[in-house]
Amino acid sequence: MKAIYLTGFMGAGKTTVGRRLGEVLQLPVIDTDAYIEQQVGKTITKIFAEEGEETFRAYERDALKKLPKEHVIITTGGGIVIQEENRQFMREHGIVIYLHCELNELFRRLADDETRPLLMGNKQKQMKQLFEQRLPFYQEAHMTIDTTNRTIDDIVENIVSLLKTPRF
Ligand SMILES: Nc1ncnc2c1ncn2[C@@H]1O[C@H](COP(=O)(O)OP(=O)(O)O)[C@@H](O)[C@H]1O
Ligand SMILES: O=C(O)C1=C[C@@H](OP(=O)(O)O)[C@@H](O)[C@H](O)C1
Ligand SMILES: [Mg+2]
Repeated sequence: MKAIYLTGFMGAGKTTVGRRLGEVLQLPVIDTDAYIEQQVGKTITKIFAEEGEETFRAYERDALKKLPKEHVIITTGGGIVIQEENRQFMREHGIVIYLHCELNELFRRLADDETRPLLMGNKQKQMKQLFEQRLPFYQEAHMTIDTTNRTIDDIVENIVSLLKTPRF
């Protein structure tokens, strides 16, 4: 089975849904952010602060290439889709699932979060801008799941049933 890549904006639930999906499908789950943190030996926040976003994006691109491409769920960071190379790579090597979520719910989910360096400052304005810029990239996925107002279990069940359809 090809890799399953979960994409979507910060707060869409990629990390959380991926973990649960891994339990249900009995597949290993690798989170690109966690992998980078472990390889570099620093938190994402520290990497952004000390090495900058460009270096982080290079780590992210390299991680994507190095990680397994079969029998695995890869939960990505929200910005992985910025690089066309990454979008192409994921589409070629796996099934790309975009976890969509309405902005107002993303605001609520991330209201108290301090771990996402790109959202420091005017959080809602930053989120709206980034969200609109990235939406067309997320929409290049093989399939989209709307997570707005839905529980993790409901989303996971939806993904499992979509994966059973003949197309995949
Ligand atoms: N479907 C959901 N309903 C409510 N809260 C959610 C849902 N999915 C994720 N969350 C919450 O939103 C926050 C961000 O989730 P996370 O899995 O880290 O998202 P991502 O990896 O896409 O940035 C966490 O606090 C998580 O518990
Ligand atoms: O959207 C982004 O550019 C980012 C999303 C984060 O991951 P999550 O989407 O899991 O929050 C993390 O990779 C980093 O803070 C940058
Ligand atoms: Mg995450």
